[in-house]
Amino acid sequence: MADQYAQTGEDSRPTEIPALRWEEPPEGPVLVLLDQTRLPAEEVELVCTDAPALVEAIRSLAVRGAPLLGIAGAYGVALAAVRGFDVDDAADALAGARPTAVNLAVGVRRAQSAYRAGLAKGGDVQQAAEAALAAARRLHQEDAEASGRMAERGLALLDELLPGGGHRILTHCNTGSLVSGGEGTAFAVALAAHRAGQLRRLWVDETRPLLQGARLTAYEAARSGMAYTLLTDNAAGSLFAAGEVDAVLIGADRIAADGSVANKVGSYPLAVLARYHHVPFIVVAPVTTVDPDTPDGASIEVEQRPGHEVTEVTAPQVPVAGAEAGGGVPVAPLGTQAYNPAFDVTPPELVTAIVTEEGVVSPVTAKALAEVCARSRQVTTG
Ligand SMILES: CSC[C@H]1O[C@H](OP(=O)(O)O)[C@H](O)[C@@H]1O
Repeated sequence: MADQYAQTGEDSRPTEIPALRWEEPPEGPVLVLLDQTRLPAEEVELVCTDAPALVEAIRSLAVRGAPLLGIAGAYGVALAAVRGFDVDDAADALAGARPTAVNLAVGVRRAQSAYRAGLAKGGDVQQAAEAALAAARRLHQEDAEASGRMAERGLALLDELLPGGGHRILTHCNTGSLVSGGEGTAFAVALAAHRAGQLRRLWVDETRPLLQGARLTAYEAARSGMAYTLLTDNAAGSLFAAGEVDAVLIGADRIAADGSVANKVGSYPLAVLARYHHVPFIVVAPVTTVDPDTPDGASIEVEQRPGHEVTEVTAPQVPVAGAEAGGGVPVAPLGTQAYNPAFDVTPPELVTAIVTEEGVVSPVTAKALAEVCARSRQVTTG
């Protein structure tokens, strides 16, 4: 069945999409973001000159995805420092912009620590600001390198679990260049399989309600030339039942010390389907996403988002009279309340493997996870 939905990428533009960049125009340093809420219809850039603007961009998902949030948060601290704003206030606001992706706080605190260390060493605020910026650039580069190593390790794992190639991979949400300093996490593995001639098809969950799969993963897949097919989230079960899924590849926003995985809502049902159908369920995430201070899945704060994201479909530039706060087109009766968790948590026993840049954890145990993370650099201080 996989081949009858043949949709191969037709876009020859570079696969890697710079989701953010630091610039230093004459009027002062800025952080330039590719506004992901406008994709795929428009490639619009947001120019952030201070932390409050970046906090709003994070909350609206103009910039998103755990590793990229860490990088953006670190640059946000540097932006506050070089522009003479209160660094601690900026760091606190940025770290609290979204609660689930641990990378955000890790990136923010890393730049904040560098700033404080710069002052402690007797530097002036400009030198301390430069130290914060250097920390952000280092995190950016480390994440790009981690992305490449995760892709290699993930491809090797697919070869081990599914000898013979021709993989039909299902993925959820978006985990490519738009969440990373490099080519991403789970999507980077699919891209590596494609480049190695081992990807038969990427099944792309649309990922309601914000449609990161339909809008962003399809956009990235098209640019890569890989064969991909979009599906509604509730169609995934029938694909498993038809024997059309060889493995699930997803990202993560926070991995607890016991190996519980918080990821975009809809990930947990895929883990249950994968277990029932004896399909590998593989999480791909850098060690900066593992949080040793969160003991288990129940301890992970799951972000609850506004109900209008569920009750409306967003139709930019089409203001609708009577629409709720979101300004989208209502698909439910006005006043309908909605349950809208941004993430869910998959227990470690349903995870076949966690692929990090430092190694593959399988089976997933707290001990094995701690050993892999111990091999990584000190990611909080850099
Ligand atoms: C590998 S990080 C990507 C991760 O982040 C997404 O969440 P959001 O779009 O809300 O930032 C989703 O959980 C992805 O798996």
